[in-house]
Amino acid sequence: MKIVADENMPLVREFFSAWGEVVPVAGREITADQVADADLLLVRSITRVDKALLGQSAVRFVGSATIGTDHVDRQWLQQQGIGFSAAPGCNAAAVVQYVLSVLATLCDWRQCTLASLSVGIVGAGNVGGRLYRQLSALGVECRINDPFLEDPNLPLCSLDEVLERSDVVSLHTPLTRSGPFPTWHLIGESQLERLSTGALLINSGRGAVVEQAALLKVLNRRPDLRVALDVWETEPDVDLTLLERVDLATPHIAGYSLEGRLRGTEMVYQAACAFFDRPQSCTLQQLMPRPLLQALQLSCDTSPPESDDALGRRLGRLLYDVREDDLRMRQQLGASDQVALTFDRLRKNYPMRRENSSLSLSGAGSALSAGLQALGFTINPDKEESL
Ligand SMILES: NC(=O)c1ccc[n+]([C@@H]2O[C@H](COP(=O)([O-])OP(=O)(O)OC[C@H]3O[C@@H](n4cnc5c(N)ncnc54)[C@H](O)[C@@H]3O)[C@@H](O)[C@H]2O)c1
Ligand SMILES: O=C(O)[C@H](O)[C@H](O)COP(=O)(O)O
Repeated sequence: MKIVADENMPLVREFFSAWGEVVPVAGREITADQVADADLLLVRSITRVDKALLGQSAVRFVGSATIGTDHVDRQWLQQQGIGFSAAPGCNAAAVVQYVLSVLATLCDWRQCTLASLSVGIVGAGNVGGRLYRQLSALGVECRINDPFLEDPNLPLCSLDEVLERSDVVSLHTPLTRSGPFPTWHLIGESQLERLSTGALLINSGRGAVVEQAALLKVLNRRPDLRVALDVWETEPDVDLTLLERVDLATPHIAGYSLEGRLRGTEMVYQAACAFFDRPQSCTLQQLMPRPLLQALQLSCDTSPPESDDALGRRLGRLLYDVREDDLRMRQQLGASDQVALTFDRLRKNYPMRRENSSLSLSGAGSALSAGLQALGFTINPDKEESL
C-alpha cells in the first residue's frame, strides 16, 4: 500500500508502516499528483479533500485525525465509495482545558471567582458538552444553545438569550454552510451587538463561525467587549489589526495536547483497520515510551483549605496557561513579514502540553472532591487520606 500522510501526524509511521510505504507530506501542499497512486490518505484540518484532489486517484480510504470535518467533501467521497473517518472527540479534553485557562485569565483580570461567572455555550457536542459538565460541577451557571439537542436536563435556550444573558460566550459548533442551522457567520454584527456589557467571546470552533469584518466593526464601537480567538476566519493569514484588538490570541492550538494528537492518529488507524478488514495490531500503549504517557504525580497540601475553584485554577495552570501561547503568537507574528508561514510554524513547533488526566493527585481528602475529578484530574485514592 502507499499511504500519503500529513507530516504533522504523530506516530503515523509507527501505526501504518507494516501496511506499506508511508509518505509524509506538508498538509497545505498535498497535490493530486502525489495521491494519484496512493491507497490511503491521512490528513489534518488544513488539507482540502475533494474531487479536485482525489478525482484521478486510487485512494480508497481517507482518515482525518481531527474532530472538525469542514475541510472534507464527505458527500463526494461517499458517492465515489471512498471510505472516510475523522476522529470525533479526540482532542475535546484539550479544547476544554484551553477554555478553562481563558476563564481563569478572565477571573484574574476581573478579580472574581469562576463560580461568579455565567457562561453561554453554543454547540454542546463532545467539546461543549464536556465544558458544560465541568463548569456545572464547579457551580458555574451555564446556558446552552444547540438547536439539534432536545434534553430536558440541559439548560437549553435561544442563541439570543445566550448572547444577552452570559458573561462569557464560548463557541463550539462545527462549520456548516447548509442544513437547517448553518453556522457560517452565525455570529455577525447583530449577534455581537447583543453581547452583554463587558462580555467575553471565545471562539475555538472554526474561524468563519464569527464574521471577522463584523467583529472588527463592533469592537471599534464597543471597547467593553473582550475576545479570545483560537481560530481565525482567514487563517493561516491573521489580520494583525484584529490580533492587536483581541485579548487572547492563539494559533489554532486549543486541541493540541499530546494525548489529543496521539488519540487522533490512533482513531484513524482503528477506522482504517475496520475499513480494510485488517487486525488492529498496534495500540498507543505499545507504541509510546512509557514514561511519556505516565501520569505526573502531585500531592497537594491544601492547608488552609482552598476551594475547588482556586485549586482547580492553580492545578490547571501547572499544565497549561493560555497566556504563554498568546505571548508567543504576538511576539512571533508581530516580528514577521510572513504571517501565514509564522502561524503554521507556531503550530508545527507547538510545545508539549499534557491534559488534566495526566496529573495524578493525592492530598487532603476534602480538597480532592468531585469538582477536581470533573476537571479530569486523576485522583489517587490510595493516598487520599494519608496527607
Ligand atoms: N480549535 C481547535 O483546536 C479545535 C479542536 C477540536 C474541535 N474544534 C472545532 O470544534 C467543533 C466542535 O467540536 P465537537 O467535538 O464538540 O463536535 P460535535 O460534533 O461533537 O458537536 C458539535 C455540536 O454543535 C451543535 N451545532 C451544530 N450546529 C449548530 C448551530 N447552528 N447552533 C448551535 N449548535 C450547533 C451540534 O448539534 C453538536 O451538538 C468541531 O467541529 C471543530 O470544528 C476546534
Ligand atoms: O478539528 C480539530 O480536531 C482541530 O481543529 C484540528 O485538529 C486542528 O489541528 P490541525 O488538524 O489543523 O493540525
